[in-house]
Amino acid sequence: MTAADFRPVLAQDALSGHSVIVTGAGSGIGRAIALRLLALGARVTGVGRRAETLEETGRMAGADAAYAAEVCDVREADAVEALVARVGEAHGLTGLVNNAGGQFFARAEDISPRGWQAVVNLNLNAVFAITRAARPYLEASRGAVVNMSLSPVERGAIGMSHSLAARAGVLAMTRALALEWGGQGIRVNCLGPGTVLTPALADEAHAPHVAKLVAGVPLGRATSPEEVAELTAFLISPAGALMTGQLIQIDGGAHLGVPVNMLGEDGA
Ligand SMILES: CCC/C=C/C(=O)SCCNC(=O)CCNC(=O)[C@H](O)C(C)(C)COP(=O)([O-])OP(=O)([O-])OC[C@H]1O[C@@H](n2cnc3c(N)ncnc32)[C@H](O)[C@@H]1OP(=O)([O-])[O-]
Ligand SMILES: NC(=O)C1=CN([C@@H]2O[C@H](COP(=O)(O)OP(=O)(O)OC[C@H]3O[C@@H](n4cnc5c(N)ncnc54)[C@H](OP(=O)(O)O)[C@@H]3O)[C@@H](O)[C@H]2O)C=CC1
Repeated sequence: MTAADFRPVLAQDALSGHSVIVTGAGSGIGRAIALRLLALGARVTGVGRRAETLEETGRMAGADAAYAAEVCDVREADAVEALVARVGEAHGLTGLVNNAGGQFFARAEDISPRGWQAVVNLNLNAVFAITRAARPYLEASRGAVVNMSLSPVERGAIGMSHSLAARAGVLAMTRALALEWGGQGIRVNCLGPGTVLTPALADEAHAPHVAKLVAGVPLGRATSPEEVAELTAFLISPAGALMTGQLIQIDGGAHLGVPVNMLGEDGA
């Protein structure tokens, strides 16, 4: 199956009555998630720092979509808490998708203390602050959190020590919150996309490196934003009602790493 063969599977109204916050909804994976949740009938609040790209997501969804763009830096804990309260009081909250994130690629010895802090603040501290702010609203709706992680989060990768440390923290937090909040009916999961060919990845990584990563994927191709979006919608929908505390890899087997091959060339 190629990415072009992908077909959405959830019923058209699977998320009617839902209210979901999606961070980083103005580009790449976050935009695909926002558009899919809207198409399934959810109300979506898209969060990011740039108004233009967030508003473009709304235009792409069409005039009938229940979409609001909210400009906010997720690293500003007070602003994020106020935003969550505003949305929660007005519409309730059945889902939170912590997708905003990213890093620069550098060896550990080239990461300054400020560089480390910047990446950990975005990919871990901000996720904790917004998730904690959402808890009362998610408890009221028995809602779900989806945290965007990275396929190599459990096995390491070169040039990503800061980001992987932060995402490993999010994974641990995901499991802890799944336990702490399970009794309140709140589910918390992580997704591990493999290489997703978004413009942001092209900006940050060298094209030959990306091509090599994709060539090494056991299923032979990159992950599409639409595939990540469908899985996110599944986890928020009642179909995911018994799934919590998990890291779900959506990477064509990339997290398995370079195979140990005891049979030589013919063994693969
Ligand atoms: C398998 C798939 C893999 C994953 C794919 C993806 O995630 S796709 C991609 C998804 N999208 C993205 O990844 C988005 C792209 N990334 C970003 O937008 C930003 O890197 C950021 C948001 C992570 C930090 O933003 P910010 O505004 O908070 O940061 P700032 O500019 O104020 O700098 C703070 C410190 O960092 C330092 N520093 C910066 N670059 C480098 C470098 N190359 N080298 C070393 N250091 C670097 C900088 O020098 C400064 O330290 P100093 O000098 O004061 O000691
Ligand atoms: N592309 C890939 O191969 C993979 C990506 N991922 C992860 O998926 C997520 C999305 O990646 P992708 O779509 O490729 O990248 P993008 O850079 O396109 O998406 C990141 C989004 O987060 C928003 N964002 C960044 N910083 C902040 C902030 N401080 N406050 C609010 N919003 C912020 C950005 O909007 P704005 O700039 O307007 O704030 C942007 O819309 C990231 O967490 C990424 O690490 C995981 C696996 C693979």
